[in-house]
Amino acid sequence: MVAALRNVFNVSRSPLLARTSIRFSSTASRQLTLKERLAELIPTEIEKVKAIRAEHGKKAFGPVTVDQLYGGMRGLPALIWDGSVLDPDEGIRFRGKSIDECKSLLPAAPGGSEPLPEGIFWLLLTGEIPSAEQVAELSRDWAARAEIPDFVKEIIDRCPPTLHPMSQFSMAVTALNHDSAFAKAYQDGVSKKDYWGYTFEDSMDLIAKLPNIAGRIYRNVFGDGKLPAIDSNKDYSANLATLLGFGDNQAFVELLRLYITIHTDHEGGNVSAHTGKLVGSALSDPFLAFGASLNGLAGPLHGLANQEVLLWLRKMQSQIGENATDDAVKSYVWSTLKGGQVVPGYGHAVLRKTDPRYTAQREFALKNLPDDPLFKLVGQIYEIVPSILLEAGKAKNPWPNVDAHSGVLLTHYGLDQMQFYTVLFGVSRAFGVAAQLIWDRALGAPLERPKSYSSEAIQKIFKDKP
Ligand SMILES: CC(=O)SCCNC(=O)CCNC(=O)[C@H](O)C(C)(C)COP(=O)(O)OP(=O)(O)OC[C@H]1O[C@@H](n2cnc3c(N)ncnc32)[C@H](O)[C@@H]1OP(=O)(O)O
Ligand SMILES: O=C([O-])CC(=O)C(=O)O
Repeated sequence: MVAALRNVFNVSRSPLLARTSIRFSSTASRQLTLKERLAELIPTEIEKVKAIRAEHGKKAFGPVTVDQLYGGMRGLPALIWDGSVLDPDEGIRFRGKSIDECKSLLPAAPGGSEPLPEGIFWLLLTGEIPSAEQVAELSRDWAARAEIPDFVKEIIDRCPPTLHPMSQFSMAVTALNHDSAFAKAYQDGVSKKDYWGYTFEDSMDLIAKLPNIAGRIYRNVFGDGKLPAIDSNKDYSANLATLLGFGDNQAFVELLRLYITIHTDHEGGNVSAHTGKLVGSALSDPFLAFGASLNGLAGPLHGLANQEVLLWLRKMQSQIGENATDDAVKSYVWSTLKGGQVVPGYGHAVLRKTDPRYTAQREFALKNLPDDPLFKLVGQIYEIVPSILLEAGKAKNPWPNVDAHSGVLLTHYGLDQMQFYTVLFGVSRAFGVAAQLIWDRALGAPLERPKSYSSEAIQKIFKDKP
């Protein structure tokens, strides 16, 4: 204990820690800040990785097939990602904890029941469940860092409202690189062993500034451009809800807490997470790395699918009416497939069962909006689509993913501008990408540079082999 406190004291005097809002209490019971706890964990983790590599480093992980090179690298073990691991049948576990466990273990807001996203960020980074006090400290720290530079406001304000919110989002996040602590420290010749501290500071700034960026885009594109101020006494989701104009609706605020928590991380191979890690491996700072993540998240087979689900549902309603029969829904689904399109919100590159993030959102809907007509349609589709996808015979997973449900919940509370939905997904995904960027810099992860082959090279390699 004494050693730990001495360690904390030494660490906290480092200039690296100067920008965190550490509050020193006169009592000995003061709890560690996130950065202090990380500083304690990093040396142990470095030793753990050394030991794993010494013991298992030369062991094969299984064969690589040519199909995997052509097939989007499905199932290829290729990345280290500590925040979460995805099981095809069970779904995501954040640092070993299922969504249900996170819901019951992570601190909720006073009077609320959904987990605070501040808590999952702590969990993703440390593998530990934070106390309510540590989570409250993170809320205060993020609120204190939330302001965005004037030139970033101008960039957003100059975007035509016809520019997709995700393009605006990625531009604004990229521009935050102007004030990157990591980029500056690198130019100043900082030592490799200190990279993680600057990456931590940038990551905290990144997450903290996202509500102001998202809120500004939303108000510019869909409202009157006026934005309320961040309240330093409110948690992250309550502030984001206020910036979007829904702060007085407690049910919406609770939804946002759940929404951000469950969208944070989905192991490392998904497009947004892997992109962030890849770009970060060039020592691009967290703003550049996460800007790149957002461009991947903006694709319709990935994060944009939540927008696509709502568009598809609305189009269905306009064609077959609001209380359509099962038969009418079935023929609409078939017409989508026969038109060479995908059914948005269904299927997954890894999952082979219903996404537990879908289930968590369904449980929220059953509790808060059981009679919502669009929620009922989502339930009706759940009964219809999987058997059609199975009959069509292509999709390896006929079950719904997270995007099949999220838009319906947001629509219920009046956030019905579906082009904005992926921005909220992006706010959340920053947590998972940032957590891994910090660890990658702490553990000295190298530049990513896998080997590629041309089709001609593959033909030559296997020419005389059976
Ligand atoms: C947060 C997220 O990113 S969750 C995913 C969000 N995306 C969507 O919901 C879009 C709809 N779903 C899909 O397009 C796919 O299921 C993906 C992109 C998620 C996964 O892709 P894959 O791993 O390639 O899936 P899979 O191996 O099952 O694909 C095999 C075939 O089934 C098709 N298929 C898969 N899912 C669907 C679907 N929902 N509707 C129609 N066809 C589908 C694929 O397009 C592919 O067709 P092809 O052989 O003509 O190229
Ligand atoms: O895991 C994936 O490939 C896609 C996904 O669900 C996510 O990134 O949340």
